[in-house]
Amino acid sequence: MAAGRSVRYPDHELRDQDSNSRFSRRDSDHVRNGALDSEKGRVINLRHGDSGKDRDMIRSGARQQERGMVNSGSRLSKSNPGIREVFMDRGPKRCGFSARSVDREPGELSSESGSDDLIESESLVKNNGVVKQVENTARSPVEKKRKFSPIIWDRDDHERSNLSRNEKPVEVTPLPPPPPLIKRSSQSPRVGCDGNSHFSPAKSNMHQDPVQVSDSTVSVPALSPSVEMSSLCMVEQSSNPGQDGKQEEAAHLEEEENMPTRHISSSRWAAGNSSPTDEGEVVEEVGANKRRKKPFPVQGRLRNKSQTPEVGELVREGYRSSDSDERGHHSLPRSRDDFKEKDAVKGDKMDIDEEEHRRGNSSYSLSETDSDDEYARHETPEPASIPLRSINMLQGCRSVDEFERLNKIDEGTYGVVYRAKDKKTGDIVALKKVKMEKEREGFPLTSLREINILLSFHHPSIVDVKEVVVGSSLDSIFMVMEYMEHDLKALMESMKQRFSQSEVKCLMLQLLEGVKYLHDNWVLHRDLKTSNLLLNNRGELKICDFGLARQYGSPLKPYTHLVVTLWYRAPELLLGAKQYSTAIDMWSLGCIMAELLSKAPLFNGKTEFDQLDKIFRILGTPNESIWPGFSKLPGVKVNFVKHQYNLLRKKFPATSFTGAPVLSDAGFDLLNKLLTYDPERRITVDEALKHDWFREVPLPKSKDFMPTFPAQHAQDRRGRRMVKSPDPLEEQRRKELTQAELGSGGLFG
Ligand SMILES: Nc1ncnc2c1ncn2[C@@H]1O[C@H](COP(=O)(O)OP(=O)(O)OP(=O)(O)O)[C@@H](O)[C@H]1O
Repeated sequence: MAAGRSVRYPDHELRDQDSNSRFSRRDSDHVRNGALDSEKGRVINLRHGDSGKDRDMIRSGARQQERGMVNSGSRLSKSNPGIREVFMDRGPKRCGFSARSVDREPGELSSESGSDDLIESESLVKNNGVVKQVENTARSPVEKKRKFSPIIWDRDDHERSNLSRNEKPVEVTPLPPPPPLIKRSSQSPRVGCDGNSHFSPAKSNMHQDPVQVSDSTVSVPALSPSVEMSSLCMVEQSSNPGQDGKQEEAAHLEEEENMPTRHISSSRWAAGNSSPTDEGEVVEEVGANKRRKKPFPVQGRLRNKSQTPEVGELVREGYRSSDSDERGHHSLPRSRDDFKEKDAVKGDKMDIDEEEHRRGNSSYSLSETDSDDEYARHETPEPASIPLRSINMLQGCRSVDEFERLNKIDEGTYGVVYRAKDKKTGDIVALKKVKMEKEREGFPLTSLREINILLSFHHPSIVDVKEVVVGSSLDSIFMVMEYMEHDLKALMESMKQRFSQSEVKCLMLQLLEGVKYLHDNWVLHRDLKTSNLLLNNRGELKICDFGLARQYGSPLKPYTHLVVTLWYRAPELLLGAKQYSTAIDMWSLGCIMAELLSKAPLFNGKTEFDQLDKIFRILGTPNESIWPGFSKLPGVKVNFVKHQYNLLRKKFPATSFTGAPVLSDAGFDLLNKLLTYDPERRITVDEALKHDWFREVPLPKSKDFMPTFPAQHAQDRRGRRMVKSPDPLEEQRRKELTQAELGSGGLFG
C-alpha cells in the first residue's frame, strides 16, 4: 500500500526532528512506497498457503497431542490408553485444556474463589491417568484439515529417489502442507538441496515407532529435508517409504534397506565420498547396499521418532548411551576403528531430548567421550588422530583467518560474537564463535541446533548464516552471519525517545513474519527477547540466537520449562508446564511489544517467583475460569496473592498526560491477546498478523522510513549494557542452565 510520509507518518516526522539519537533517513527518492508490502510479498512467497491455518490448530500442546492421537491412535494408545480413550471413544478433542467460551481479558478475575476454581476444573476429570474431556470441543474445519506435520513433507522426493539413483538431484519442493523451508538460494554456496531428502509424510510417521534402530546409522531427525542439517551432522538422510501413512515400521525399514538413498553431503561438514557440483555443493547418491559396505564414513539415516523430529535430536543407532556426556556435548570419533567397533553394536536405541541430555541420560554421541579423544583437545591435532570424517567435514570450510576480526560485539551464553571483515570480499560480517567451555566434552548440542536451524532457514526476518568457518583447531568453530548494526535491547537503551506506534508496528510485523516462519516450520524459538532481535540501518529486523530453539512435534513430549529468559517467559513455563507450544513464543512477543512501546521491560522479575508476582500484579492473578487447567499446573501449589484487577491498560492508555506510552484500542487488544494467560486462547501468530492494529492509522512505518541510528559496532554491546543497566537475567539464566544440566527441575522440578 502506497503512502506518503506526510500523510502516514506525521508523528515520526515530528519526533525525528527532536531525536538526538536518530540519524538521517535515506533519501526519499530511494524510498519505495509500499516497501513493506513488497517485502511481505517475498515472505508470502515463502509460505505455504495452508500452514498458517493449520498452525492454529496445533499451537497448543493439547492440540498436538490430539493430532498425535488422531493420526497414530494405535501406537499411542499402547502407551497411553487414557488418551486413547478420549480420542477413540469421543472423537478428536482437545485434551486437557479446553477452550472456554468465557470471554475475559488476560488476568481478569472472576469473583470466583479458589474453591470455585476447583469446581471449574472438574470439567477435566483425571481418573487413573485417564483424562476425559467433558466439554464439547469439536474440532474446527481448520483443525480437521491438519493431518500432517509440515516437517515431513517430501514423499514425492522419496519416490523420485526410487526411480533412479542417477537422477540429477532436484531441489526440494515442499508438498502441501509443508512449510517453505530450506530452499537456500544459490546465494549460499555451501547449501545444497537434495530433492530426495527423505522425510516421511506425517501420516506415515505417525505409525512409526519413535526411534528406529538399524546398524551403522546415525539418525538425525532434522527440521526439514535440509541438506545443511544432514551434512552438518555428517549423516546421511534416509528415505522414508511412508506415502499413505499406513505402512508399518518394519516395512519402512525393509524398504529403506533396498532403496537407493541419496547421500547429501553438500556442505563442508559432510562426510566424504562426495562429488562436487556447482557452487561447492556436493550431492551424492548412494545406494543402501553400497552404503553398508563402506566402513567409513559413518553412515547415517534420518529417522523420525515422531512425525516431527526434534532439531538436534540425534539418534545414534548402534551406539551405547554412555557415549554421550551429561551436558549435551558430542564428541567426535577418534578413529575409524571407533566407528567400526561402534557400528557393530546393534540394537541400542538412542534418542536425545534436551532434557534427557541435561539429566545425563542423553544418548547421542558420535563416539565415546572417554579420555582418548585427544584430537578434540589439541590445538593442532596430529593428522593421524583426526578421523577421516572430521577431515572431510572441515575440508571445505574456510579458515577464520580469512576474516579480520574488528571487535567483539557481545558474549552470550553460547558464544562470543565478533564483528569481522571478510578479507577477500571486504564484507562486514558477524562471527559467532561457538563456545566450547568444556572442550573435552565435544560439540555442544545447543550450538549444533543453532547451526542446523540457521543454516536451514532462510527468511528476511531470520538472521542469515552464510557459512561455517573453522579456527586453528577442530573445536574452534564460527558461524558467519550477516552483520546487523543493532540489537533492540542495546538500541533502546541508547535511544532517548521511544519508538512510535508506527515504528513498533513495523518492527512487530517483521517479528511476527519471522515467528510465523518458525512456527510454520515447527520450530519454537524459546528465547525471544529484545537482545535477540537485530536491527540494521535498512530498518530490517531479524531474529537471532537459536541456541534454545527446537523443533516441536506430535506427539508432544515433555520439554524443559527452563527456557525463555525470565522476563519474557510465559506463565505456563513459570508454573512448571512441561508441555507447551508456540504460545510461549507469543507471550514473549507480548512482552516485546510492550517493551518496544515503553522502552522498558514489562515484567522484570529477579526470580521465577518474583516474575510471576510481577505478572500477576499487572494482569491479575489467574484462576481456573480465565485459564482452565491453571490450578493443575505444578507451580500453582504456591500460594499466590490474589490480585483482582488487570492494570495493563493503565500502563498503556489510549491517551496520556503522564508520559505513559499511548496505545490505541486495537493496539491494546493485540497486546492483551498476546498476554493472555491461557495458552489455548492466546493469539496465534497468524491471527496476530491479521490484527486490525496493523491496518489502522498510524499505519506501520515502511522499513525504508525507519530511523537510522549510530552503529554500535565499535562497542561491546553487552559490556556497555552491563555498565548502564546490569542484567540480572544473565546470572539467572546461567544458574538455570546449570540447574538443568544437573538435572534439577528448578522451582517446579
Ligand atoms: N548477526 C549479528 N550481527 C550483529 N550482532 C549480532 C549478531 N548476532 C548476534 N549479535 C549480537 O550478539 C549478541 C549475542 O548473540 P546471541 O544471542 O546469538 O549469542 P548467545 O550466546 O546465544 O547470547 P545469549 O546469552 O543472549 O543467549 C546479540 O544480542 C547481539 O547483540
